[in-house]
Amino acid sequence: MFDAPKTDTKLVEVNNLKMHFPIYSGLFRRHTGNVKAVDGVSFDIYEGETLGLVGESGCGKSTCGRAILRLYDITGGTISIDGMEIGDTPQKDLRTKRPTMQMVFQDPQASLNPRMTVQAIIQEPLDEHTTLSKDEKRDKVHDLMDQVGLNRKFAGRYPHAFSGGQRQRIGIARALALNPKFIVCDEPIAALDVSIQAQVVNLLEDLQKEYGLTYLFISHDLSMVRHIATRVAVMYLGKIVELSPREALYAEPLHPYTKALLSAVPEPDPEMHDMMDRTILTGDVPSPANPPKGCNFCTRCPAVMDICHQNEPEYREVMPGRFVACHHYNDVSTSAGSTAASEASDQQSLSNTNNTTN
Ligand SMILES: Nc1ncnc2c1ncn2[C@@H]1O[C@H](COP(=O)(O)OP(=O)(O)OP(=O)(O)O)[C@@H](O)[C@H]1O
Repeated sequence: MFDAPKTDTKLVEVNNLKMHFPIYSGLFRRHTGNVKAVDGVSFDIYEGETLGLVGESGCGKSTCGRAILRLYDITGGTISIDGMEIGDTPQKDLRTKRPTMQMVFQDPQASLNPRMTVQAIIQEPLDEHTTLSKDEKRDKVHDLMDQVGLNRKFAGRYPHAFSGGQRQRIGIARALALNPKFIVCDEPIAALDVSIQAQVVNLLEDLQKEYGLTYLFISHDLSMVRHIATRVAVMYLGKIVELSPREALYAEPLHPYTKALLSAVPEPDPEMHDMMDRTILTGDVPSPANPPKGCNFCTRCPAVMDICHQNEPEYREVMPGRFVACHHYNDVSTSAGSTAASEASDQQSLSNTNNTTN
């Protein structure tokens, strides 16, 4: 019933990744705390798959994507990409490893240098990392423009002469220039008109099929993630609370936060809308500089128990391929996973009834 990753080869392995930003305050700029943007995240991404990373604004998705590509010096944890351990590699030594891993940014307007032509923008990584001749680079840029559906005649133009969707295609062409294996797509369609979003997603899918690319697709658009992702990881306040194959997650979410996120997705059919069991979360997201004791979600969870205020739940595989960090699943052995999961689900539904509005 549930779709599995296409291969069992892990291209990306992330273990206990932490990215804390220091807070300095007072006259002497003393170190007074840390914003725990990413706080102990672990997951694998299989070759050729798209792992969707979803969650509310500020939960740490972008920081996680950037940290994996070592755009930051991480606070802790390990990162392996295509067999290379890069978690503790000094920045100066990362240069040779960069071609394998690339990023497509949210805002193509901001991520493209307005003073560079499209030719120069797409060629920049080739200048940095290859010894191709000028003519070879020009030809390669033209090929890349063809691949992303841009007319090569416009290689001499500047970014402002292009529409938002075309600018994102320029960003994608630049990301492809060094034949990467892994691309972090950080909200690549969020800044685009709805009419253009599907085109860019289709392009990413076509390129994935053609080149066997592996994506981490960061988005807050759960409908789009459902379309593109093989598996989906749900983040809340710097931690992954659930990671499941796509169909399983949308059909039978395990974590109370996943249920709440999914029930907030607009349902176009009014009859279905009336039938849906909606969980409306109350309260604000706590600050990542001062997360609650116990489970990070305990202050807003409709199924909260006493233990949730005391101990942090372990993130563990409760059914084959399904990971969750929730005390409702804590004593579940893998074989008994389904029963306990449905018991927890019943308990959740019960609790939802008390918290539901239509
Ligand atoms: N350079 C930084 N210095 C300090 N705090 C930061 C920095 N970058 C991010 N943060 C904080 O880390 C937390 C996570 O931010 P992040 O941008 O990763 O979240 P996000 O889930 O990607 O949100 P959005 O969807 O709005 O982009 C936020 O509280 C943010 O303010």
